Amino acid sequence: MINWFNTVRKQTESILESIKSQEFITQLMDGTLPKDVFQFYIEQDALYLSEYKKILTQVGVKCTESSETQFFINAASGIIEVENALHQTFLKNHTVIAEPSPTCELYTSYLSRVVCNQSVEEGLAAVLPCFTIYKEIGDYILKNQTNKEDNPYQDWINTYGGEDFATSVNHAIDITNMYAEDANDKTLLRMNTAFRKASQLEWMFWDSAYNKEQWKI
Ligand SMILES: Cc1ncc(CN)c(N)n1
Repeated sequence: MINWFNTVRKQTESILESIKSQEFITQLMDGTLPKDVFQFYIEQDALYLSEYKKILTQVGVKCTESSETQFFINAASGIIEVENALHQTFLKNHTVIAEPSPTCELYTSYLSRVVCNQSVEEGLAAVLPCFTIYKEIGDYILKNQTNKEDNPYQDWINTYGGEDFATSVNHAIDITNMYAEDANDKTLLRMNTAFRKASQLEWMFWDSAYNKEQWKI
């Protein structure tokens, strides 16, 4: 029995390590991330999540088992509800009117293209880093931070380091592993590419927030 996720996780270890050392993450962890940078991130993330919610539903519809479909529909409404509530605490009822940054647009468009035009296996692999990378980063920060009492971003950290998020992440991994189990070599390669690309886009998302990325023209 193969464990596709363990293999692809090892292959993309360097991306995860690079994310851990991004300035956005190190400053989020020590609480020194400038407020305007975090605000930019939260606004872009709200735009990202409003698309991701639709993408998760679509991937769920493509799954064969109704329990799998239900999981992704629940994830779209449940997890995103939690994240939306988190956003509201940081946005303080300020409505998001920003337009998606180039990276936000690229990430959501990429996921949407893969989920709509490619196999269910590739779609599952593409949406997975959104679960797994946030879980790993949440756990990493919780384990290494020394300022839990006075970090202004603690609510964010606790959301992704928490048990509820872990349960959902593990379920998404299990479903994707099950599809990988029956996939042929060509599909497995395509799944690896989708997982890698979405992981790179996670890195780019934090980088673009740190630099408050704008459209060049
Ligand atoms: C860009 C991004 N990726 C992942 C997550 C965690 N669901 C998020 N909130 N934003």
